[in-house]
Amino acid sequence: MSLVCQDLHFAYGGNAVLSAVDLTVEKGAFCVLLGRNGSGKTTLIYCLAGLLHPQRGSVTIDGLDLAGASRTRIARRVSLVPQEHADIFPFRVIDVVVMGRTATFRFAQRPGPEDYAAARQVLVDLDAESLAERNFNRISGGERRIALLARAILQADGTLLLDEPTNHLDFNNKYRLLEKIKGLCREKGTRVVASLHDPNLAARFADQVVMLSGGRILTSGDSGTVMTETWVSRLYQTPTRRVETDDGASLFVPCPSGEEKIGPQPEGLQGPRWS
Ligand SMILES: Nc1ncnc2c1ncn2[C@@H]1O[C@H](COP(=O)(O)OP(=O)(O)OP(=O)(O)O)[C@@H](O)[C@H]1O
Repeated sequence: MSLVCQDLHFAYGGNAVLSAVDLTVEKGAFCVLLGRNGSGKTTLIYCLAGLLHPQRGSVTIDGLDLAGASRTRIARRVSLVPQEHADIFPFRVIDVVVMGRTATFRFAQRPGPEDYAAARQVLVDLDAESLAERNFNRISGGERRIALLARAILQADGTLLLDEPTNHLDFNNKYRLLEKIKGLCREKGTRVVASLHDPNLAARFADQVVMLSGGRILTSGDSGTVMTETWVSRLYQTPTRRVETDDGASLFVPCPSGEEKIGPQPEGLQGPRWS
C-alpha cells in the first residue's frame, strides 16, 4: 500500500511550478520535503491532497487515483494541515477537532457523543487535552497548529499531509510535535508527508527526504543517504558543514566562507523566483 506520485507536472496558469515529480511513500513512513522558498513544496502537498489538479501525471493513494475521485473518498484517505489558516472558527477547540469527523459525514449528519469522545482522545494523545474547552480564536498560533493537527488525525490517520507543521512552535515544542508525529508513523502505520524548513529536523525525524529545487526533485531517498553536506549545500546554495555532537547527533550549520562546497544545480533547474 503506497502513495505514488508519477511524472507530476503542475502550472499556475502558464507558470510551471512542478515538473516530472516522482515520489513513493509507504505506510508508516515519515517523508519530509525540503526546499528553498518558492521551490514548490506547498503546491506538491496540495496536489497530493487532491486540491490542485496536475496538468500531467498522477497521484494514487493506496490504489485510489485522485483524478476523478470524490472529495469524500479522498477525505477518508488523506487529511491536510495547511500552512496558514484564517480566524474562521468562533468555536471551542473540541468542536474544531470534531470537524475532522464531519468531513466524511452524510448531508446534515451531526457529530454524536462517540465522535466527541474520539476527538478528545486525539487531544489526549497529543498532550493537548487542556485546550479542549478553549475558544479556538483565543489560543496561540502554536496551540492552533496542535488543534488543527488533531482535527486532521481524526479525519484520516492513514495519510497526513502537513505544510510546515512546526510553524509557530517554540524550540522545544517543535521536537515534541515531531516526536508525536513520528510515533503515529511507528505505532499506527500513519504515512506522513511534511514540508519543513529546518534540515536538522529533517535529519532527526525523517525516514525519507525529498529535496525540491525549482519545482524538480534535486535528490530523494533515505534520510541517511540524502542528508549530507553536499546535498544540503546544493539545495540551499549555501556552504554547509555537518557537525557531530557529543551524543552522536549531527547538525547542519551554514558556513558562508566555504564557497567551494556548493555544487551546481542540475541543468534545467531554476532557483526560486525571488531571493
Ligand atoms: N496561487 C498561485 N498562483 C500563482 N502562482 C503561485 C500560487 N501559489 C504559489 N505560486 C508560485 O508557485 C511557486 C511555488 O510556490 P509554493 O508555495 O508551492 O512553494 P513553497 O516551496 O511551498 O514555498 P515556501 O517555502 O515559501 O512556503 C512560487 O513561485 C509561487 O510564487
